[in-house]
Amino acid sequence: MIDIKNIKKKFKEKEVLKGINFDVKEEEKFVILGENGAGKSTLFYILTKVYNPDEGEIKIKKGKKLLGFVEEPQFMKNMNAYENIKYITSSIYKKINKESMDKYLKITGIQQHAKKKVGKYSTGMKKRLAVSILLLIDPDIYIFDEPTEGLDPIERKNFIKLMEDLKERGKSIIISTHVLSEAKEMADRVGILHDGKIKKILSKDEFKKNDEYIIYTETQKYPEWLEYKIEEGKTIIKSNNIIQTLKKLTQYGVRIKDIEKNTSILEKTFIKISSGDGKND
Ligand SMILES: Nc1ncnc2c1ncn2[C@@H]1O[C@H](COP(=O)(O)OP(=O)(O)OP(=O)(O)O)[C@@H](O)[C@H]1O
Repeated sequence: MIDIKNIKKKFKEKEVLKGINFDVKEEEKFVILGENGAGKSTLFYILTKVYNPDEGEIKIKKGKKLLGFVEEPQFMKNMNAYENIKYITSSIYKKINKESMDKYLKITGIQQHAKKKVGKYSTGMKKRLAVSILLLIDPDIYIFDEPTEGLDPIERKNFIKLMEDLKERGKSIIISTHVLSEAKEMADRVGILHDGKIKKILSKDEFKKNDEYIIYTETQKYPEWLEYKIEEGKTIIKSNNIIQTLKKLTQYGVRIKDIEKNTSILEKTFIKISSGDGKND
């Protein structure tokens, strides 16, 4: 659906993006994970055509549309949500009825505040209004810059569900975050952005299947079916369903004293890359 090739961007002498490469398919959620200042917003400003890149190109499948807001759109503080939607979409829609606006305001849970002036909205509410507008316009490629920032846990959960729904409708979704657990929860693939490059791309298969746990047991005698290794005296097991595995181990006679989640592959890779220890592409 979208192919990003060798994007470079400098601000004066500062090279912020040094050659970004990745593609996003239909029905795919691609998360850009990077620490603060890694260049996520710069990349998104380029994707949404606010900035031009110095080099590189963005190829979008013919006839497909990309849309997203980096930070929030410029809402009018003295207007309510309906008036803002009409104002922001005026170049696309000549007329827009209240029912269609309500439909999307409802999905993001902001409808009950729709008559309030947007100047009185919290960050989370403004984010949800921005998402309502995106849903209303319904592009093929959605861009979400740090979308869960300022959302409470329920709003966050709803947002993650919404991403899944968009994916099921065949959309391509590009999301940025600096929160590792969210990348893991939302992504089909994660691209780790560091030092102006996507240093590594990991797929869900790679980072979800490899859930590892450290188990503390009375003896280190285990059944043959258990996938395990012993590192520094600790037994590390792999499991996709830890409750089931623990139950089976107990039935086998292993006495488990404690259990702890091992650092995930995604976490290990992110820490390694962010600490400057990652390989260059
Ligand atoms: N318009 C600009 N002029 C000069 N430097 C800029 C400009 N925009 C961004 N930068 C610099 O580029 C670097 C990357 O910034 P960017 O906002 O893209 O990072 P980010 O990954 O989105 O960070 P955060 O998660 O903190 O928003 C920073 O060092 C920033 O100071």
